Amino acid sequence: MPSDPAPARAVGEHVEARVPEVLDAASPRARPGRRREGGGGEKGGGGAAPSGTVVRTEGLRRSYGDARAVRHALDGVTLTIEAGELVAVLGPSGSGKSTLLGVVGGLDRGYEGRVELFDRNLAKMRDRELSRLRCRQIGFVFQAFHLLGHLSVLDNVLAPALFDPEWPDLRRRAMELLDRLGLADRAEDAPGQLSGGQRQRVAIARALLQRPALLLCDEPTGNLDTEMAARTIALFSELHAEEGLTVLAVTHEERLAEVATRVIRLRDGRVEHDGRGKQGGRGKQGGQGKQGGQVEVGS
Ligand SMILES: Nc1ncnc2c1ncn2[C@@H]1O[C@H](COP(=O)(O)OP(=O)(O)OP(=O)(O)O)[C@@H](O)[C@H]1O
Repeated sequence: MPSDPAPARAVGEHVEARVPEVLDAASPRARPGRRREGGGGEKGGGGAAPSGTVVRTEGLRRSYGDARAVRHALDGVTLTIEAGELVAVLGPSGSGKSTLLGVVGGLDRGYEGRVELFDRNLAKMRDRELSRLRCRQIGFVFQAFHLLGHLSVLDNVLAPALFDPEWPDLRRRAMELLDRLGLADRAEDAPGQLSGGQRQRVAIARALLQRPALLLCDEPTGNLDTEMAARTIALFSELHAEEGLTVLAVTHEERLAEVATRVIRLRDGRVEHDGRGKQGGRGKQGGQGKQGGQVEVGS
């Protein structure tokens, strides 16, 4: 285990000047025990199982280009994701997977159709409200890690919690997450000293720090070797079981799809398949593709 990590104030001095960047990059700023907005249930391990609808899309379309050459990255996607589902989103390159994450995470508002997050219509939310919802409820793991090079690994994980009064608990959780991701002995290192896969795991720990209601991941195991991919997938699966974490993960990783409760496959911006994963489903499934059964993975 590393030596005692820097106190909050020391991290604050480093991070303060870059707060918007830090918060944009990473941060579900919900506190353990805080009731989720919109029916997501209680946060925190050992609490009541989460319930309610986390994401609902109806006729979701996202288009690029102009009238002469329009391309629909998403073309009429209708689905409902209930709290506690672990959803793997598969599909060939260009099928709309990352676009779906961007819209569902409230990062891309240039869509048509209806999108609800925690039972709230995204189109009706002001930027400030949306940004608050994002910070409190959603953890993002992007393909780019957005780590701050001048902070240690541990401080990167803690950065989104800078103003959170639960700091001591979160520091313990940060170390626990790093440990579970095989990085406890690197907590004091700078991100520049880590491999791509290690940095990816730091970004994952950061996204999970404040127990988001919804974790959105774009290829979360894309840079990991076989053992670390397995360990990361196991962590998602464990947090899903322990904390009722809802996960929507774009992946090409067969094993991630194997621990999923549900697998959605996109093709050409449409839902080609929406069915139970091998671990079974918890909520109702609202895709317009084939339903039920186990799916073949790999595209
Ligand atoms: N900003 C953009 N401008 C124009 N076209 C875009 C933009 N973003 C995405 N697209 C197009 O939308 C389609 C879906 O892209 P998206 O990145 O969602 O696919 P993907 O399934 O995530 O692909 P990959 O597996 O390769 O990451 C692609 O045809 C892509 O070229």
